[in-house]
Amino acid sequence: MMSVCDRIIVPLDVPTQTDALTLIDALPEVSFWKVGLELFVSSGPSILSELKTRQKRIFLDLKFHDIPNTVAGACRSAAQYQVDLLTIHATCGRRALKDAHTALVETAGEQAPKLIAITLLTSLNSRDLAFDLKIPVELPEYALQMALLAKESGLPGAVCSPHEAAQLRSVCGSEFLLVCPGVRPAWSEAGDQRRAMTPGEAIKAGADYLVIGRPITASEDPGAAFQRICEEIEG
Ligand SMILES: O=c1ccn([C@@H]2O[C@H](COP(=O)(O)O)[C@@H](O)[C@H]2O)c(=O)[nH]1
Repeated sequence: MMSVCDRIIVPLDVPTQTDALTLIDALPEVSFWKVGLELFVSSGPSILSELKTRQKRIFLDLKFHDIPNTVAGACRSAAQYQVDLLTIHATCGRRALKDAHTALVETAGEQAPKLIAITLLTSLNSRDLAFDLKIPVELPEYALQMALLAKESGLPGAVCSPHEAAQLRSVCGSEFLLVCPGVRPAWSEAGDQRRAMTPGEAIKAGADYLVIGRPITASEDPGAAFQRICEEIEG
């Protein structure tokens, strides 16, 4: 059975593969790692083989955002890595989401990674949405509409902030996967996250998985920070 700790995904937001391996080996209790743009751009896919060798689950967070033909091609290429989760921006639009999902499933079949859609980056707040992005919709409604677009396009889940998790869970249903970054224990810094909640609150709101980076990886003792978060969720 999956433990609380298995629901925490830790991002490898480091510049080199050597840094990534140091972190992975310092945190043997972490079962699910996220590889994002910084590490993938610097080191390429070999980190994915290292994680596979260690029998870790992998979230490949490359946040595809392009026209339908291009995101479908990117998904066909990503299928070879046999990761567990892969991301695309919902704002690619319906045709791109459908074509990307179809390409992934046709290439990898049963083993296909779950393609999940970014609804609205957790570093953005209502003000950013209205004044900078010029989107005249309340933020919770916008995030919900992006999640519904993903669902209608055949995607099995979405990335959202914990603030929207309860609403998305109730509207999109219990099978729809919700992955929440923007998670901060009360004792940690928010940094650039703008719609954060604590790990316990995010799980109560309906998140399946929490992405928690700097509170763990920038801590003086990452193992102790990870353990403290697990205990706080259990408590
Ligand atoms: O909306 C999003 C989508 C992805 N992320 C990613 O999650 C982690 C969060 O790291 P922290 O150190 O816990 O802030 C990071 O890799 C982001 O690229 C996100 O934060 N928000």
